[in-house]
This record gives sequence, C-alpha cells and structure tokens, in this order.
Amino acid sequence: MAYFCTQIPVLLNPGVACIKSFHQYRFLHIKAMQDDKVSTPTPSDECMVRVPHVLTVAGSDSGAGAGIQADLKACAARGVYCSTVITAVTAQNTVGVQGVNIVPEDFVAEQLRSVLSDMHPDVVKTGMLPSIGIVKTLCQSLKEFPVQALVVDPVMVSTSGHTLAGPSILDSFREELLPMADIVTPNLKEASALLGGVPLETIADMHYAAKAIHDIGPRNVLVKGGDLPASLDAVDVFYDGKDFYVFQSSRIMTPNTHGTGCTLASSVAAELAKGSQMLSAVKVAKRYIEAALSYSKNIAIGGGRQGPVDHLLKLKSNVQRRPFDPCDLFLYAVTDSRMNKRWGRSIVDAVKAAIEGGATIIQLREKEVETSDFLEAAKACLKICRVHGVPLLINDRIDVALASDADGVHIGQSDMPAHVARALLGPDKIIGVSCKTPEHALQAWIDGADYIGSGGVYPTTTKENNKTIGLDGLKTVCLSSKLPVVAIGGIGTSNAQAIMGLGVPNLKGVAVVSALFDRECVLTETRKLLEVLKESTK
Ligand SMILES: Cc1ncc(COP(=O)(O)OP(=O)(O)O)c(N)n1
Ligand SMILES: Cc1ncsc1CCOP(=O)(O)O
Ligand SMILES: [Mg+2]
Repeated sequence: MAYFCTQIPVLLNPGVACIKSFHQYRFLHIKAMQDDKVSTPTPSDECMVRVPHVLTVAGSDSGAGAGIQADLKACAARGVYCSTVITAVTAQNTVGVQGVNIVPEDFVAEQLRSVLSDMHPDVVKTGMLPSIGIVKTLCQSLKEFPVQALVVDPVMVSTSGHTLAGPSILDSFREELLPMADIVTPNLKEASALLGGVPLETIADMHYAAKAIHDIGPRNVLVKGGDLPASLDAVDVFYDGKDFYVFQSSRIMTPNTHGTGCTLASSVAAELAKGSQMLSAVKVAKRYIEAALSYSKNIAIGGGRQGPVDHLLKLKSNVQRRPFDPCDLFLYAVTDSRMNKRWGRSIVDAVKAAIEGGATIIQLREKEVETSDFLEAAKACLKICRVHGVPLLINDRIDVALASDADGVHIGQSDMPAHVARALLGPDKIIGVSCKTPEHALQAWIDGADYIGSGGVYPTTTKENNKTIGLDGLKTVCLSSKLPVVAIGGIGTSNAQAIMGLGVPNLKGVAVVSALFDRECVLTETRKLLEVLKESTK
C-alpha cells in the first residue's frame, strides 16, 4: 500500500495514484491504492492531500537571505513544498559574497535525477546556474522529466555586485533555457545582458526589453524595475506575448532587500504549483514580496548594508485557501438583511439557499445590522461557504472581514481606499472595487484589486442615488481594464442574457441582490438565474 497522512504525502506511487478534485479546490487529493512493492506503514486508506511542489535549482546562500534558502522560505510561506538541487555553495552575508564553490555538473545531474524521478514536482524554478554544463544538464533533465511550468530567474550578479554566472552563460540561456521557460524574471541588468548589453533606463526601455526577451522564446517575461534610476516607485513590466501589464507600487524604504529576486520568482512558482494562471501568479507573488518587504522594514540581521527579507511574514499569512478564480464571479449573490427579514429568513438561511441554487460567490452586504451580529453572521456563513468551496466577501467592512477571516471584501469609491484595504488584508484576500469609469478601473488595478463590480447597469431600488451607467457604461469599463468584471444593478432573469451577450471577455458574471433575496424562494430564483446564465454562455 502507498499511504498519505494528513497533508503530507508519505509515499507516493504515481503509477497507481488516483487523482480527483475536492470542493473545486485545486489541491489534488490522492487515494492510497494497492502497491505490492511497499508494505509499511499501514494507516487508514483515507483520501490524502498532495501538497503543491516546487523544485528549486539554485545556489546556497550561507546568509540565507537569497538563493536556495530564500526559495525554501518563500515556498513554505506560500504553503508549497520545496525540494532543492544545489548548483553552488556560496559564502556570503549581509556585507557581500566572500566565496563561491561550484557543484560538479555530474552531481547536479544526480540531484536532479533523484528529485525529478521520484517526487514529481509541479514546477521547477531556477536561480544561480553557474556553468554552461549545469544549464545543459538541467535542460536535458527537464526534457527527460517534464514539469508543469519552468520559472527562470536569470541570476547573474549578486545584490552586492559579485558575479554569480559569467557572460559565457548567456548563449546557453538564450539558446536552451529561455525557450523552455514559462516565465523569465530578469532585473534591469540581467535583461540588458540577455539583450547584448543594451542600456535599459526607462519604463519604455522595459517594455522594449520584455518584448525582445519574449522573442527569445519564454512564454512570459517579467522585467523588474527595482534598479530604475529616476523612479521613486517600484515598477515592473509583465508581457505575455500579447499584452503588457505595468505593476507600480510605492517603494518600501528598507535596507532588508537581499533575496527579493529569488523570493519573487519562487513565489510565482509556488502560485503556479497551486494552480494559478500566470498573470494571477505574478500579481499574488508581487503582493507577497511587498508584504514581506514591509514586514522586514525594521529587522536587524548582520552588520552589512543589505539585510535579508523576512519571508515568513511572522507566520501571519493564511495561504491554504484556494486562489481567486475570475469564474467565481459568474453568479454573484449579494445579501440584504432588510429583504431577508421581510421574507422571514436569516442571513445564514439566505446564503445556504443561494449556494444550493448555484451561487458561485457570496457577498454579505448588511447595511443595517449591528457589528456583533454582522460578525456572527459572517462566521456562520463562512463555515457554509468553506464546505461548498464558495468564496465569501464582506461589503464595506474590512474589520468584519478580518475578524471573521472571510475571503475578502467589496468596497466602493467612497469606502476605504483599496490600497489601504490591501495593506490591511495582505496579499491573499480577494478585493473587489466598484467602478463606473475607466479612471476608477485604472486606480483599482493600481491599488491591487482582484476584480471590478460595475454598475448600476440598470435602475435599481436597492441602492439609493446610484447613477445608472447602462450597457454602454459597463462595456466601456470592461474594455478599459484587464481586471475581471461583474455587472451589478437591476439585474435578474429577464436581462442577464443581454449583459452576458455583450461579448467582452473579462465580463465574468452578474451580481444580484433583489432578484434573489427580495423573493419568496431564494433557492428557486438562484436556480432560474443560473439556467439563464448558462444558456447565455452556450
Ligand atoms: C459586486 C458589487 N459591485 C458593486 C457594489 C457596490 O459597492 P459600493 O459602491 O461600495 O456600494 P455599497 O454596496 O456599499 O452600497 C457591490 N456591493 N458589489
Ligand atoms: C449595491 C449596488 N451597487 C450598484 S447597484 C447596486 C444594487 C444592486 O441591487 P439589485 O440587484 O437589487 O438591483
Ligand atoms: Mg460600499
């Protein structure tokens, strides 16, 4: 028998493992099955959870801010298992790099074979690859043991200026490794080196570099602008071969930045291993590194100028939740206690019925309940939502979202600013922002929102003094943004089809209050709306 206890696979025979999904969660649950060759141990044959797994192929940093050590900590902080193939051992600290000892190529190959042939990582992330032979060995191993994704951090020079992979490596990067990569994450110096030494000094240069590096072969490129000379803000440019995305955030003033590159790439790898799409993985990884830098602001380790990042976020972040999926917005049920009271049901019963009817996300919009009642309702609803894998958001009240550990919040233009909500809620929680204009939508993106709620599309009596933007207004907001959008305002079975028929790819669903909750039977109304929505997407 092969067995798995609680969360960690004890033994896995991939040839016989049966894989199924559970509550829409992307973590794979693997049922222990008969295997003659393995006889012990013999616990119960419950379904066990396979932990998402990143293999890092990188150098060891004795100071543990960067390299293998950063990768291990970042993956642990993101709830992902990390195995390690060590390419070099460096002697370094917060002052600089004192020595480098390269691991012989055949021993790197042996480590790769050990891990890849047995443990089947989901994603491979590379850091310091100090010789052409090691690059070639890695590429060969990945051809023999393919993985879901390859994340390449093209490490060349340490933060203190020490060369970790010389220029001789560039050809093998360009010809062999980058064409296999799903994403490559160079800083400005590395991007310049990959492009033959072109100077890169502006955000326009970063766009150029992202495209030129994409032409070498990786599926996605993230050019990191931490070293931009004139910029106060931290700007990164992401290119997926079609669209550019600019990530801009204010710089966190801290000397403790050693390891940020490794940490970002590992976090992208971790999110991919959990099942995120590339853009979501990059967004969450960026939020995580920002939070880590912020937590590291005041830690004092070593006497040098560059202290390490505090990866483990004081173990505060809750990372076991499944990532936000824009498809969750499909049938978005927004509660209203006045309506539920009128029909003699509690918030909890209303939420239960909406979920049973097919709601894909719930927002508690309780304008009139006492805070303590709101919190109790949120906790009770969260239990139900978790069982069904349906995210639960709180309208307006960041405090209630934090106290109940709900999955996120929905906030409007006059509520707490989204960037403040993001700072309070951390990188993982879902944040939706109401937007009536492209300007609102741009700000929502900059502030770290996960989705936009746009409306009122049609007149509504649920929200007073709310300007109606119509289908045209909705379409304008959708087309102006890369964020997923849910339409709201006066929507029900009679007009949901017209909305979904707009045909804009980022319009993911409809958010509805009265058409579900100002009715006698929430279950029936939700089912009817679900049918209309399904019909309109056929
Ligand atoms: C999904 C969704 N979209 C928009 C809103 C409106 O939020 P806001 O503008 O903050 O107005 P109130 O809901 O607070 O009255 C929403 N709640 N949900
Ligand atoms: C909260 C909100 N924001 C814009 S319109 C609206 C109310 C939507 O309610 P209904 O679905 O009953 O029209
Ligand atoms: Mg609000």
